[in-house]
Amino acid sequence: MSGQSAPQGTEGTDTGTDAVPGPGPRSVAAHQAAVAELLRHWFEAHPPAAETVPVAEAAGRVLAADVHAPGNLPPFTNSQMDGYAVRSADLAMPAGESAGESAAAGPGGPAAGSAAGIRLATAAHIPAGSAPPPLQPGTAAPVMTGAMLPEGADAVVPIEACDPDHFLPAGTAGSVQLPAGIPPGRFVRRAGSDIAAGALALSGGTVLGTLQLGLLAGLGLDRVAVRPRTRVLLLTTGDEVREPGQPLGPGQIHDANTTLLRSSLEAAGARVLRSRILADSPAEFLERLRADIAADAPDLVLTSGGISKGAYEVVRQALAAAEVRFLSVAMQPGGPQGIGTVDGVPFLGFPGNPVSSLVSFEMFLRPALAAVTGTPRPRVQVQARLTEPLQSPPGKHQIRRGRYCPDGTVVPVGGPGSHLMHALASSNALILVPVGTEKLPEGAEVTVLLVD
Ligand SMILES: Nc1nc2c(c(=O)[nH]1)N[C@H]1C(S)=C(S)[C@@H](COP(=O)(O)OP(=O)(O)OC[C@H]3O[C@@H](n4cnc5c(N)ncnc54)[C@H](O)[C@@H]3O)O[C@H]1N2
Ligand code: MOO
Repeated sequence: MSGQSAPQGTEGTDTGTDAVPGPGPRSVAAHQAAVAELLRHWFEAHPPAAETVPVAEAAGRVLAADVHAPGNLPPFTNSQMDGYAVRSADLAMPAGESAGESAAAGPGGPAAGSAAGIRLATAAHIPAGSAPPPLQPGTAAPVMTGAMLPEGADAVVPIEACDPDHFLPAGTAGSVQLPAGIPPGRFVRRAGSDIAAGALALSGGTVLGTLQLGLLAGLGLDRVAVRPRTRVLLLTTGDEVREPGQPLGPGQIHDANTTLLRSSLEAAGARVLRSRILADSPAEFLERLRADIAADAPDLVLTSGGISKGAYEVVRQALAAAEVRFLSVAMQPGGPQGIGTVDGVPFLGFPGNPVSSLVSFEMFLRPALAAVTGTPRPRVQVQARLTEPLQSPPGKHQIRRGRYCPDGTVVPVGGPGSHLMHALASSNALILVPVGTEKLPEGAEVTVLLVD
């Protein structure tokens, strides 16, 4: 092979040569470290460059750098209510007057009133989107929610608190009775009070979800610099595997792994450049793989199937001479694993059983992507109480599927079989039963990985 060999760890590797007994399966932790190291090694040699994408297409992407507010938010001081923009000094409680007394003021005349209210002349309407003239002392301007406050106004009185409690038609001269004692700032949204121009809006490394994208758009940004996605060539193998939508012949099955792994990769911030189903011909597999690597320049080749002990293990046979090691990890499902490089590009071979593939992704690839590529989507781990007893095979880190409930319990779903896709689809958690634990009673506390 032309490429560099990547670190693969040393503990418990099975070389794949069945005649030479290996030192036993590799631990889950050792394989996790080896997968992370494989990717770290690659990205150190191939540092990814940030890319700029439209904010409208940036959902799920990771910010490449801090974003500072290019301007104030709100951009101008505006009203929080439909009501009257006022100078609060005009509505100060009149000295020496008591509640219940009232006084009238003609339009444009001096403000007058009592604790019950003060009458001010009305100015022109201020609709949202307009630039109002300064507010004259002793007047109140009908202002709409979101409209700019006129210079001189420092408070808003909601229309419900006024008499009359509705706006006069635009252009009508008149007056309005307003409550006295309105403090400055009431129902006013100051320019920059959400975020001031130049302040840190979002930190580099933030995953852009709905809430963050809303802020970027509100700040007027239409493009944003994001970290690149890990580029993956995704292959599945087997003469029996057919595209969904195609009829099945005898002994054939539909390809579930491509969808499971593509969706997992994309949810973890990676991008599938190309996916293929390849037949059980090692020569054809190798030729296709090398052509795809040359054409696509992926960061990672991920395969499923063809790595165990059968007579038609296409991936294992095709890559026998490559810098790839096929080994056994003390995990069930997901025991058989392939790891190494092909033409210098990181390679991972997952087992063909769909649950094994998915569990391999969650246990090995997702944490490595999170740790190495700056796409922080690690799963949340919580403790939960089993609703029924569980058994686990000796010497294996068993991973069962389960339904985690808000009361802190987890219900095992289906059995341990790695072909059980229906049970997988009804679960939202992986139950981790570490090596050394072979029996767990009902109520036992277990660690679960929330996967939904
Ligand atoms: N003698 C032994 N046999 C097996 C061992 C073993 O240690 N000794 N390990 C078993 C375990 S555990 C697993 S897991 C599988 C892994 O086998 P492979 O990775 O070689 O996968 P395949 O044999 O190609 O397929 C296994 C299974 O998965 C189905 N499959 C494959 N691709 C897809 C796909 N894209 N979508 C849906 N299903 C797929 C395939 O038809 C097989 O049923 O080996 C055990 N055997
Ligand atoms: O290890 Mo296999 O993945 O049990 O089904």
